[in-house]
Amino acid sequence: MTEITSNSSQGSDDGDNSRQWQESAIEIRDGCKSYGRGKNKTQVLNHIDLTVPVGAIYGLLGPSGCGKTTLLSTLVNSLSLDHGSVLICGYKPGTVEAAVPGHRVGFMPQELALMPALTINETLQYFGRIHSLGKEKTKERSEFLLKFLDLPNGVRLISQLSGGQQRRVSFAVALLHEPELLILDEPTVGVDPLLRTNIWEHLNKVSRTTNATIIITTHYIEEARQATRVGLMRRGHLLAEASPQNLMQHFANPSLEDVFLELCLRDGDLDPSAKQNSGFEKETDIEMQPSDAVMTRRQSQASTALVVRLNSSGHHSMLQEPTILNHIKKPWTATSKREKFLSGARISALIVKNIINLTRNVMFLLLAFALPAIQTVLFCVTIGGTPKNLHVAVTNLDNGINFDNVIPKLNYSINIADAYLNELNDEIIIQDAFDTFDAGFGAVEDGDAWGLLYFPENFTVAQIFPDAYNVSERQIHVYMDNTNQQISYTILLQFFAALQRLVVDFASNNFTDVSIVSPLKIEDPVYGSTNPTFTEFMAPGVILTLSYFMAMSLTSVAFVIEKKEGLYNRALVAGVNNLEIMLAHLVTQLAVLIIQVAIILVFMFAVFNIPCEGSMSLVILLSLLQGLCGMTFGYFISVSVEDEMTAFQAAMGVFYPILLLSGIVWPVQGMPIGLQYISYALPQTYACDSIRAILYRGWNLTYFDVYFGFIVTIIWMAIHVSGAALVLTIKH
Ligand SMILES: Nc1ncnc2c1ncn2[C@@H]1O[C@H](COP(=O)(O)OP(=O)(O)OP(=O)(O)O)[C@@H](O)[C@H]1O
Repeated sequence: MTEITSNSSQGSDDGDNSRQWQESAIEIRDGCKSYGRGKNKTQVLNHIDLTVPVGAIYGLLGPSGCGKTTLLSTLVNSLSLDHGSVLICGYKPGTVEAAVPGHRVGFMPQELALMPALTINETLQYFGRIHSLGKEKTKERSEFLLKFLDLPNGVRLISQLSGGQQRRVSFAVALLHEPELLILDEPTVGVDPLLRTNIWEHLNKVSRTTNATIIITTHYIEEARQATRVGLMRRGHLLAEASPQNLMQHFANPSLEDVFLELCLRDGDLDPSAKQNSGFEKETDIEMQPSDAVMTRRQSQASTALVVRLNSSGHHSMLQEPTILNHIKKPWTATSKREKFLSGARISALIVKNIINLTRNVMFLLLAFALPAIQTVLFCVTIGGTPKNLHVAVTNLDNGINFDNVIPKLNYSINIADAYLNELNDEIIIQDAFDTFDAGFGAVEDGDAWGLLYFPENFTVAQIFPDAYNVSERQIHVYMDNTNQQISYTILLQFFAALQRLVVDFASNNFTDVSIVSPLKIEDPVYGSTNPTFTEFMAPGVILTLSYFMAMSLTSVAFVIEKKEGLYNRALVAGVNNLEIMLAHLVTQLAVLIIQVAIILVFMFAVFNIPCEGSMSLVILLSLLQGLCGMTFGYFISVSVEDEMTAFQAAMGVFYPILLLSGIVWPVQGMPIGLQYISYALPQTYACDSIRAILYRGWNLTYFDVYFGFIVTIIWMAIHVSGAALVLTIKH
């Protein structure tokens, strides 16, 4: 491949303005960018060189998929190049000096990037606040833009506008703060021809009067004649970069579209018949073939050298740049306005936007508050209640004893089996009597009873004269259907409790001769209630998981939707940083979280009377901290995934493991030792122990069991935030 270089140091016909020619607003040198890896790797930007002089209107033209949006994304720091450099007025995007992202740039992305729940006015006010425009200025600019862009009344919701109107609002957002650099990705799509003409006139005026630099992509190739310079792009590189007039003149062709086709033909890999099927609006969709030789323009920083690369057939072109910038009054200098890292104005703009969005979404709010209530009630009503009306077969062959015959003064007969059966709680156990052992056993075998209580004939007598009878005759024989562990435990617990009560009865009736003395005396508990329920065991975990997962789902979905709609990226380009976005979400969602936690706690403690021996303030604080921890986790998920479906799957994916591993459903001590280590590393295991200790032991923050739950929660918040920052860095 031959390469001819021609230096054109004068660059401009106007000697006074030659300096401005060297003041590039945007310079891309040898830019490469690819998506994917391995076999799926697609090179989108292919050693591209591009120069946009200060004050130019630069039309970036090329068929769909040639990499225009990717290129614009590198300008606003949404993407970084794999190789090569991008400079905005001499500085890398993302630096303080470039102020891009920031106030210097007005960005209209290809996607809508507007919040449907906001009105036009609220949208403009939101961006006005982000750019610290002030109320009056925002109002004045909004009125002008609404009129100029033929937009309806500013109180109309974005969601109620037509597609074209929505795009015009998006355009208005880019123009609102009169930025020095306008980056517009297809602003004229869906706009009628008259308004399109007006838009181009306006851009020319803006460029003329304010020295703004504009880079614009469009599918309507002919409208780019109004640009001061165009770059014809194909397969990730520029075929040519010059003023439209020069290009048409050079190729002796009256249409830019034909020039583009001509350039593609010179590339040697375009079928002339492709003219009918152009990637540009109406005419062409050029199915590009690989090319190794194209015409491009390299401009060194020191001169306006034109580089023409020739293909093997030896065609070449030399383009002399015309004077287009003689209106420029000043070269573009580094910004003097230093963006604050954390700006109150930007955070308040984000908070107001979040609040409006939240309050307009009534159904979402109702669900956000109804779900914790429904879940808490469901938990308290369904979990931990003692099973009732459990059928137990009873075969009582005990003949009892008449004490008259043994101890005359007692004048009393007794049947201990009957006495025992009377002690059974008849709300829980329904006794079905059977005459024979076989009949009773058969009832269990047939599934009609959960167990059989069998009393031998000499059961009572054998208690009183133990030496005269064998062990088997002294015992109540229990045959259980153990297929349902909880029911079996309930029944067995009732059997033991009845025995305990029987012993107390006998002792209080001074039947000292009846030697049924339990060796086990259960005293009043040190902590917890006399009859602890499973509800009490699970309640701490349920409070924490509800707080955590409610907050997590709210945050992850909110972020992902913003990201998907392009609003998140647009805010970043406007100079908002991730910390500000997170803080604003945190403030808004904290309000929702407080109400959610309040609902959960009211139902738990006021309605379902879960005991609380310790400080309710600590319980509230830990629940809120767990909610915040969930929020940060939601943030981590949202930066890691691209759509709501994946966010939802991720949320569900962690919900069950965390629930099961955190000792909420079953004590950690019952898990295999390896899992116990994992369990204690999770955000809710120690927190769960902590809240349990506060609730049932009444402990305070001086106890390790209590304060460590708080510490682990805070550590996890830090891990989530750092993880999100890492993902953002890697993705960038
Ligand atoms: N995130 C991504 N992952 C993988 N490929 C991508 C991604 N974004 C864009 N691409 C691919 O990169 C190529 C260039 O895309 P880009 O959006 O920059 O083109 P474009 O010139 O702006 O197209 P259009 O005019 O249709 O908007 C396309 O083939 C596209 O499929």
